[in-house]
Amino acid sequence: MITEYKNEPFTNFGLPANKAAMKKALAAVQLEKAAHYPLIIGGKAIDTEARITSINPSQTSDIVGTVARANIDLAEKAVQAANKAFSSWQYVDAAERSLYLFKASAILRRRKFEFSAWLVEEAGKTWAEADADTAEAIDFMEYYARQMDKYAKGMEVTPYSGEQNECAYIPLGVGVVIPPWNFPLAILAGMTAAAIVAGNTVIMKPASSTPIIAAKFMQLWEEVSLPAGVVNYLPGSGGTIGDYLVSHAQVRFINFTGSKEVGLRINKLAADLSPGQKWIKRVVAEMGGKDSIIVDSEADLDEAAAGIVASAFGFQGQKCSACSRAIIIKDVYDAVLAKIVEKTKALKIGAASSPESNIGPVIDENSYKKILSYIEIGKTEGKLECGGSTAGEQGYFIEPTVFSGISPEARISQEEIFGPVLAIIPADDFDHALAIANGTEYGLTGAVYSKNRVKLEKARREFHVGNLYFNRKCTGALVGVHPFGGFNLSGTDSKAGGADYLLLFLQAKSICEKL
Ligand SMILES: NC(=O)c1ccc[n+]([C@@H]2O[C@H](COP(=O)([O-])OP(=O)(O)OC[C@H]3O[C@@H](n4cnc5c(N)ncnc54)[C@H](O)[C@@H]3O)[C@@H](O)[C@H]2O)c1
Ligand SMILES: N[C@@H](CCC=O)C(=O)O
Repeated sequence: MITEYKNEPFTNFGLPANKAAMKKALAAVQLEKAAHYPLIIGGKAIDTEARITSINPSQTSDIVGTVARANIDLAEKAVQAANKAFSSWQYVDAAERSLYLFKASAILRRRKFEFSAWLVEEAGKTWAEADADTAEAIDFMEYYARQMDKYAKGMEVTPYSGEQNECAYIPLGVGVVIPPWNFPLAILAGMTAAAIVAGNTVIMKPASSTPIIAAKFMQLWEEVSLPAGVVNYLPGSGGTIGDYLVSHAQVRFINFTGSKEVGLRINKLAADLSPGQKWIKRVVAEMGGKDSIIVDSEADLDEAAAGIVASAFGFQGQKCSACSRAIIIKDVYDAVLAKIVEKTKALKIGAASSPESNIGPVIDENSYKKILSYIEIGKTEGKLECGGSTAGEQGYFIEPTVFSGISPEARISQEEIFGPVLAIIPADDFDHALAIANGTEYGLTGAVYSKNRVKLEKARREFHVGNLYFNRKCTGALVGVHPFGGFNLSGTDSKAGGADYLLLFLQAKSICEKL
């Protein structure tokens, strides 16, 4: 019997047993470090001379592992394998397809600490952030497996005398799943599971900074004996195999999550017909954010400051949902700023593997350099309140950084930095704060701290973001509870973890039989 969907609980690492289990998992990961993982195409392991090396951002001399690097010929092979698998997978009963997700999530739940340990080592997630990533991956699989049941019943149609009518949901075909590195398990799992449970087959191209956790995820599908070719594991350069796959005539859809620049490129490439292509490709593109938290004059200032700091610096600010702009009404500006700075200074920076660390490293050298260059820009655009420097030589550590007195039009107020940098922007009143919050090209998350119902209702109508929160932080959407996706240049508002999400990977076929 399928039980009611419930979110996977987060692990309490305050409990000695959980702490010990996580330490044991981290130790086990050390023994498997530097292993090599081949591509998996049509159920077969294929190795290449070219490799991608994944390094631990907390300790850059530490190699987490290597993976094969696909070229265009192998990308072609993957499309053919996915195509072949589609010819039978599309007709597998929906309940049976869901069962593969349930089985995979059950294994993931049993090996939760192990997967979280890989996230700590490869992505630089602190224990709590890694645990949340693994829990979300379990949630996505559990949730979509249940949602498929609804679509398997088809669309409701109006009875019509003399005819038997139905409207069935059928899959699209071969898809390419292109996830980001920042939720390398949860987002990868959600994007892949949704597509395949709907009857499609996919080529899963992981982000180059986090291919090992994706290889581990691929092993789950192999363990549950998912038919060969339904999911193909194809690490490789975005620019080379990414463009090839996106443009391929036999690819029916692209499920992308990542930056605005790459998302827009994919959208454009996918819009062009390739020779022999006979459909309009469907593109799901979830992209960046420049997310604001508004603090009203009538708010609990301690809670507001705590919510801002958690949203700005959780996973080092490397979330599309991260608060990178705190917009504070002038009456409470000084008080809230002081609390934010105090809480930020209390955060402990250190290796992600240490349970004491609140702030781990940023993902890689490119991000490290980019964030540091934005910190230099910030110094010319406002007052540096705290942070602003690197921290330690062994990994990509950057202090959580707060700039005050930032203009809404400043670069650090408009451009996605994707790191631990917070811009504090003063506002004259609530209307002004709302105008500032809506004044970017993005529209992903936002939050308002206020005890004034009238202002909250105004924000409910006018704050134009896909995920709006009142009196809580703007990160941490839960699958099924807070369907996730953004407006404007934050993306196609696909609402991952929502009841409509699977429709993106289905098409409806009306069938009428005259009686
Ligand atoms: N809206 C959301 O739900 C959401 C969630 C997580 C992250 N993000 C965004 O993702 C970004 C960070 O992730 P990132 O650095 O991995 O983003 P990115 O755009 O650099 O890369 C995302 C993926 O695209 C691939 N890629 C790169 N070039 C490609 C090409 N030409 N063709 C096909 N694929 C290509 C990469 O290899 C990677 O797998 C941030 O902007 C963040 O806001 C958005
Ligand atoms: N869904 C996550 C963000 C995903 C993007 O990075 C959140 O709600 O914080």
